[in-house]
Amino acid sequence: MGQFTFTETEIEGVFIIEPRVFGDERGYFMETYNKADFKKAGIDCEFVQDNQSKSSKGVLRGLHFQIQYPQAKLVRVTKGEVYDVAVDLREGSPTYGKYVGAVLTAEKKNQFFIPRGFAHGFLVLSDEAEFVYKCDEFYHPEDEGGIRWDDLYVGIDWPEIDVEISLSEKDMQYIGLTNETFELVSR
Ligand SMILES: Cc1cn([C@H]2C[C@H](O)[C@@H](COP(=O)(O)OP(=O)(O)O[C@H]3O[C@H](C)C(=O)[C@H](O)[C@H]3O)O2)c(=O)[nH]c1=O
Repeated sequence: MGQFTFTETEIEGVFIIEPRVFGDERGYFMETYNKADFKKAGIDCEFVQDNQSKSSKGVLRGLHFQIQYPQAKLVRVTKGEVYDVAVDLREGSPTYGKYVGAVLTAEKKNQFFIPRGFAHGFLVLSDEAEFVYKCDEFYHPEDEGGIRWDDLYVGIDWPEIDVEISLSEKDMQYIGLTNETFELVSR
């Protein structure tokens, strides 16, 4: 019996993943990644870097991508709840510019797999959220690009929250998804 349930979203290659949780009187155990199970599901990555970030309610990190060194990401929440978004920027993709969003919670222990060629970001819905993720390419700060969280072309339907959305200086300056972005990404 596999340790995970994989559900491919409406965008090819993007998966929601639910782990098998073994609960007992001590608490619970679950595998959070298993190369063999993921490979069987069509997710065959060599992850090279793990990241973790903590953010308070209303923080929106994104929408980021790397250009020459695109990263596939396996993301989950270990505390709280976020709305996670992947925007398809793959050259020639029939869903170019389309997005898929998922609510990830520590409670549900669900994960989101985002292939290379996507912009990625999330909005924190709980008072605090700890976000952990695996990347299959290293961080290259000089190679970073981004699109505005509220880009009209992508038109992400972010959940309503009762606090102001807060962005980093860097994220505030991103432009919308334009031909320029496309050229940038598809180089
Ligand atoms: C991403 C990254 C950052 N850093 C350093 C660079 C900065 O001094 C500091 C904060 O970086 P940044 O503001 O880019 O962090 P986030 O806004 O969480 O960026 C991430 O946000 C979205 C959700 C992503 O999917 C990407 O992994 C990444 O772009 O950490 C590193 O040293 N290594 C790294 O891999």
